[in-house]
Amino acid sequence: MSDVVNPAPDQAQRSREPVISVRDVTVSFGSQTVLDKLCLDIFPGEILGFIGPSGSGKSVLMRTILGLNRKASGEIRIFGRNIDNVTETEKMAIDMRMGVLFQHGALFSSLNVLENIQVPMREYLDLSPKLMDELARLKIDLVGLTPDTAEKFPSELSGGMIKRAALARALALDPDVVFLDEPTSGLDPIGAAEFDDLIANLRDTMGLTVYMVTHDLDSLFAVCDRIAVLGKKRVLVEGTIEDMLTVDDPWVKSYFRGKRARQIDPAAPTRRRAETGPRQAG
Ligand SMILES: Nc1ncnc2c1ncn2[C@@H]1O[C@H](COP(=O)(O)OP(=O)(O)OP(=O)(O)O)[C@@H](O)[C@H]1O
Repeated sequence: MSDVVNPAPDQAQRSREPVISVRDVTVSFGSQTVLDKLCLDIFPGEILGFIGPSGSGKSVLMRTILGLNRKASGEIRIFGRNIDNVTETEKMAIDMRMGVLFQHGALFSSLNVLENIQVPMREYLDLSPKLMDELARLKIDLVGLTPDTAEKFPSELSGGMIKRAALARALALDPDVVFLDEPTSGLDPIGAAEFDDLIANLRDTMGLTVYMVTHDLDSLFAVCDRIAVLGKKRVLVEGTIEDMLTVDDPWVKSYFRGKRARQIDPAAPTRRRAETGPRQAG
């Protein structure tokens, strides 16, 4: 990829500190360097879509930000704090403000939905069982599941319900940021569109910041404010959907303007923003 597009952040972004700032981060597994001096900012209240070829390191970056992969060098600041210089207690406080929906939902099969949602509560909080039940039922309602889902086990749920239950668990501690790893994969187009709407609604009502790894073009067009493209071990292109449509890089071009993208109306994001108004949060 030769074309690098890093448009200046808009006025609203410039006036706000990034929630997460990744600087010159390098991650290797043995002799394989997956990320090489990668830089990325995530701003409060935005839905950032993170894309790139399969195996390019999208999940690795997410896991590295979450502290699940070790980085060889570089700096990651979360909520203004350098994560290499925080105490265990501070790290825990940071972790509590970040929810994660892993690829395929990753619910515990031996726990019902209510118990799954309570896992982070048990790990981080000291609440009575009654209060945890009440909070978990609120999350079930928040993600659009019916109350009877609480007692169901993952094997009894549809793919869409599993995603929603996993989202409810990611929201268990009322985080400021949620990380979604391919949240609409495996869903039919209607289910995927409904899930996108849910994410946009939660961002609008709760002021969530959303980091979404996705291959879903529809999601990118429907809900993402900004897109970052991973390639050659770095973020090579970032900007709005409109910016992506003008990028002269072969992979980005074929992704956004190839055969599968032809049906997409380039005016849709502009129309959506006009309909919903500017999104300010955080
Ligand atoms: N724990 C690990 N140990 C060794 N190699 C790893 C590990 N985790 C990831 N990798 C390697 O890092 C590279 C990037 O993987 P990653 O899962 O981040 O790709 P991705 O962009 O998310 O791909 P996809 O879109 O297919 O999910 C791959 O070559 C993968 O094999």
